Amino acid sequence: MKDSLLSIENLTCGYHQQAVVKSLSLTLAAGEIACLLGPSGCGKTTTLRAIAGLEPVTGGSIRIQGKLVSSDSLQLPPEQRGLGMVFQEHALFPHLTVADNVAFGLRKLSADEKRRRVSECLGRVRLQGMEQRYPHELSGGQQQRVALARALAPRPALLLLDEPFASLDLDLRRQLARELGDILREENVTALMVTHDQEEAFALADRVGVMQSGQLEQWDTPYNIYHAPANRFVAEFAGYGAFLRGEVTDQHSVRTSLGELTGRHQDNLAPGTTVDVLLRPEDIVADETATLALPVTRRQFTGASILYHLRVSASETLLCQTDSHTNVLEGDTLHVRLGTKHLVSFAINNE
Ligand SMILES: Nc1ncnc2c1ncn2[C@@H]1O[C@H](COP(=O)(O)OP(=O)(O)OP(=O)(O)O)[C@@H](O)[C@H]1O
Repeated sequence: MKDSLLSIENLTCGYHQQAVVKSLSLTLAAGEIACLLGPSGCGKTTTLRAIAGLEPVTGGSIRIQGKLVSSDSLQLPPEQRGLGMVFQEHALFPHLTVADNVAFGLRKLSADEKRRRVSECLGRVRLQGMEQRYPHELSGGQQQRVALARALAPRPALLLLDEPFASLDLDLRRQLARELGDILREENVTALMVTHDQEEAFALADRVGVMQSGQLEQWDTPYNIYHAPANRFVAEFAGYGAFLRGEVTDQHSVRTSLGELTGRHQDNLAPGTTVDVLLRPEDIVADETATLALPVTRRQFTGASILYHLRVSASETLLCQTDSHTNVLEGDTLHVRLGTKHLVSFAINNE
């Protein structure tokens, strides 16, 4: 694609003749922010390392700004790819000051330009005044900000981030992830980030990739990953949800033990097909006037909201999220109605 800043086609790579990333394809447009999500060991870091030029490729190709940088016969060195990188461990130079760390990739600039860019980047990450400190005089969060400023300083075409905030506590991580989005957009940088945190990915990214066993299961907007998952794995991986068994009655409905669910089917499913319908917590609406009352088997209070686990049958449990004023206890019943807007159903293989 002409506008793609990053274009990966059928990428295959791995270790010791074993493919860890299998025929992965994706494109990222200039200025977009993307996150790769997936269970531990699915190949996220390996994908990033291949893009960075740190791992050889056994099949497929990687192009950055239209230029071929990796194939089975080519591996352009990392420093010739126009990349910035921020990894989990801070990897700052301990013997250099904050300013010198940030200036590290700016050798081609004059002293004046260098000072200006260092000051601009430290301003972006809100570390003005820290120029003369050494890394050991900074908190973990501040060190990661310096690492980000250093990666941004040479204005890379593409920034790769591998769980940059994983070593920080949750509050700080979420705060930095929020700021990161603003910083990347202000700098107009294209970025691909690996994270374990689905909420972080949804809040930050224009595009999310969900990987499983070396394969990219879906590459899509956060909205579609959540509301139109390509398969059951993505549905289960991306957010809370539960499945209710049913039978397709027509193009717009499924019959379940709790009544008819209506909405548009994602796929063409023939009437009579046995399906599992995905129900997100917001599809189940607490409503005192509803006739359907389900026993609460578990109640997770988070402060702002409550997530109720509701028993439908011995094998089926639904989830319902309410504001935290709905104070129904475990063992009691919660009155709910089904509020599906669209149907996400997966056919069951009846063997
Ligand atoms: N240097 C290596 N040598 C051999 N195998 C490796 C090497 N690095 C990673 N692997 C294996 O490749 C697979 C993918 O690893 P990778 O680090 O890409 O996964 P990941 O999705 O980033 O995992 P995590 O979320 O735990 O960081 C794993 O099975 C891992 O054990």
